Amino acid sequence: MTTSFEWSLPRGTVIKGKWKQGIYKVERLLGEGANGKVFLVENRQNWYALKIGADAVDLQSEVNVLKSIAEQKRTSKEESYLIDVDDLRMADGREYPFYVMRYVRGVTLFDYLARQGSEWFPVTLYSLLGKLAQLHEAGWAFGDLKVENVLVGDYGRVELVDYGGVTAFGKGVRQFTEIYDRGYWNAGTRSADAGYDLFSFAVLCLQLYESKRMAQLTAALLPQNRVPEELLRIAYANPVLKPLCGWLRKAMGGEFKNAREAAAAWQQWMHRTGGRSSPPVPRWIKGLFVASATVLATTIYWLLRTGL
Ligand SMILES: Nc1ncnc2c1ncn2[C@@H]1O[C@H](COP(=O)(O)OP(=O)(O)OP(=O)(O)O)[C@@H](O)[C@H]1O
Repeated sequence: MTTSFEWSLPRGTVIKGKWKQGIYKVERLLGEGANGKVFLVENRQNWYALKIGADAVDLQSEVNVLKSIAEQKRTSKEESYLIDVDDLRMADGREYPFYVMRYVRGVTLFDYLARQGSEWFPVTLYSLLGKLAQLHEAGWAFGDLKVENVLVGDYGRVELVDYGGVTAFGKGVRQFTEIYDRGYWNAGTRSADAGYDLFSFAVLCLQLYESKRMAQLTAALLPQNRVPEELLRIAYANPVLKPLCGWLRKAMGGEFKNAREAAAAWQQWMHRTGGRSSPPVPRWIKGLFVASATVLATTIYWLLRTGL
């Protein structure tokens, strides 16, 4: 991924919005991608994430989506995700659009599972299905669902970041990542619907554990041979993913009516396995994980009780 503007903002830089005069102090760069750079900033002792875009049109379409989601959520008690939208004038006179959003304190899904262990896989991914279901119920598909766009906070709670690919149901998904794309795998259209995100979700499960094999597979296959069966073959050979193959097949085949139905099937699988998806562990190692297992069990209980 490259950005079309190569400067950065050092720690302590003060960003002042041209129109609304909001003042944000830069702490550090959180990340960057094709659409811009995201900084951790401080305003009146609160932390926020501030995204500066190189292209006003791209950033504006993200802002429009976030505004529309905020409208639909107005009645919920959840803190708004979109905080401010403005322009920044640089010392050289050039202007860049930016928006400020809630800071998601978390690590990437990949890092989280590497640190906490595969036993957190079922509950974390269940939480992600809940996030998708909420978005779908508001009429949007996430579009560019991938490992990098999912952050995990305490107790396996997930948050989606990068709303650049969010697309109204029925419209064509424009921003996607090939390997996660239903069209790329000849498994359906690029029309935004629940099934589009559920397909990406299934690929995301594979990417977490088999990213190397996935890369080898995509390099080796001719476009006409890219089919979900090839992905399922990889899942079947992996001890964490093997018990999930039935669910993955349905998700890749578009058999779930919506994300709620997919989450219910996932929940059933969690009940059946007691939330375990990792291969058997020697007894002495098990002892080391008692504390972590207690937290995990509490989280599962709480998630299943409160629903998604
Ligand atoms: N609200 C947030 N809280 C914390 N970190 C964030 C937040 N939003 C974005 N980030 C971090 O910044 C990175 C880049 O942000 P984002 O994905 O929105 O940029 P992008 O230019 O649209 O990227 P891409 O090229 O993947 O589309 C994210 O991967 C994430 O690590």
